[in-house]
Amino acid sequence: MPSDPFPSVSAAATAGTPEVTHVPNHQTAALIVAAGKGLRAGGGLAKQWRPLAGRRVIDWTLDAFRKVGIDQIALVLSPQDTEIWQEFAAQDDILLTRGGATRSQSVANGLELLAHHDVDRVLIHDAARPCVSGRVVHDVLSALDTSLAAAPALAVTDALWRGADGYVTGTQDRAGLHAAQTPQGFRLAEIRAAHQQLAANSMEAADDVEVARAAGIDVAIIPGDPDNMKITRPEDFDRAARILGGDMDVRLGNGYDVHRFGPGDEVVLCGVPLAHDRGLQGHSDADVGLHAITDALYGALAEGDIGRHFPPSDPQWKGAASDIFLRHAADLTRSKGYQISNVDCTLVCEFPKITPHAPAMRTVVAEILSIDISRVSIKATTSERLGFTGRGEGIAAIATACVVKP
Ligand SMILES: Nc1ccn([C@@H]2O[C@H](COP(=O)(O)OP(=O)(O)OP(=O)(O)O)[C@@H](O)[C@H]2O)c(=O)n1
Ligand SMILES: C[C@](O)(CO)[C@H](O)COP(=O)(O)O
Repeated sequence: MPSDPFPSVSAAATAGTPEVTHVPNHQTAALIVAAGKGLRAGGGLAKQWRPLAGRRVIDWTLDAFRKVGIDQIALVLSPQDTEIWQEFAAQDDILLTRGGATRSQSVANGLELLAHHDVDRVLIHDAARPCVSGRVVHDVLSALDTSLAAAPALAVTDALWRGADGYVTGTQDRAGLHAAQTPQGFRLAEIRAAHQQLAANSMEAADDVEVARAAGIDVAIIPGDPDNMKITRPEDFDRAARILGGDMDVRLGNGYDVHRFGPGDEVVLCGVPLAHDRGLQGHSDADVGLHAITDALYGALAEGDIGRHFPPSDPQWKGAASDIFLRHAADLTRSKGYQISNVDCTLVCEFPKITPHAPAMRTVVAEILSIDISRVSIKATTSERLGFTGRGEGIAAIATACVVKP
């Protein structure tokens, strides 16, 4: 952590594989405000850091902009979020700055940051809108070619009432009313000046369109998307998860492996060496647990099994540490666009006793897979002295893996 806990961080822009490629003539930044407390959403942790459909809200939001090939992302964080700051400071395509007490102040800080970079257009977006589509981002960007400012909105279709104390006290004509969404797109110099004017007048605004209009900037309305909801209340998480989960590809795989006992004084199980009166025989280190988990991942990807990727006939794998195999399966999983959601492995043996070593095994497997330890389960059972495991002739392992492509 630098001495100033919240300096602005700059790095080269990179982008993931675009789904909808925008080829801009202008340098465009996405300014994502994530410095709010999310009080209405409850739950302790601010909503942008909470899990949603297998990832955090913020991860969905950032990816939505990366996928359309935005040149630069500026992220505005609360001064309290020091660990989060460190995480994002390590990401090459993200600039960071601290937020203010209100959304407008957070946006203003982000605009000041961008003013020191080669950016002339900005899309200002709520971190709390993780379901924004490539279509909406693209349409706002395109509208900026012909308008000074543009923002998505939905025409109000429900009847509108005024109410007090639980009773309707009046009605409101809905003609011409719109529900505002983000991203709201502007020329950087103009929206920056507009925010400076707002601050100079000690004013507040609900959104940046209001700021722009106060400065005399005309804003074009772009068709919004009902799915581009802002997570505001606790129940909004379920709706957002349903929206994001719609295209989610969830896959399960299983793996099973057996190695027989032979001479030796140690076995390696799930990456942890355990003293034992015999060893396990195999071409590699015979880590039956890692082999089962590896096969479960290959199975989830329909990529055959460990023998296909690491043939036993190949002398280079003789005595190999089995983390090589599992790392390969994990890399293959990610290269195909999947995230490892969780793995569960059961070792079947009478001896050695596994339970005391299960925490160490979980730690090793979590490290190899680069996932949180809470997503790794290692457990054991005997086979009641029945069969080859019961007679102490060998150890079996069975594993399940779940991978998810958002
Ligand atoms: N001081 C603030 C307040 C809000 N925001 C961001 O502005 C977006 C929209 O604001 P809102 O939904 O009102 O978020 P919160 O202020 O966090 O919510 P609440 O009012 O329930 O506390 C969110 O992404 C939020 O993180 C911000 O960056 N800085
Ligand atoms: C900017 C905004 O998302 C537009 O709808 C909204 O105004 C911000 O949220 P808040 O609930 O008004 O703070």
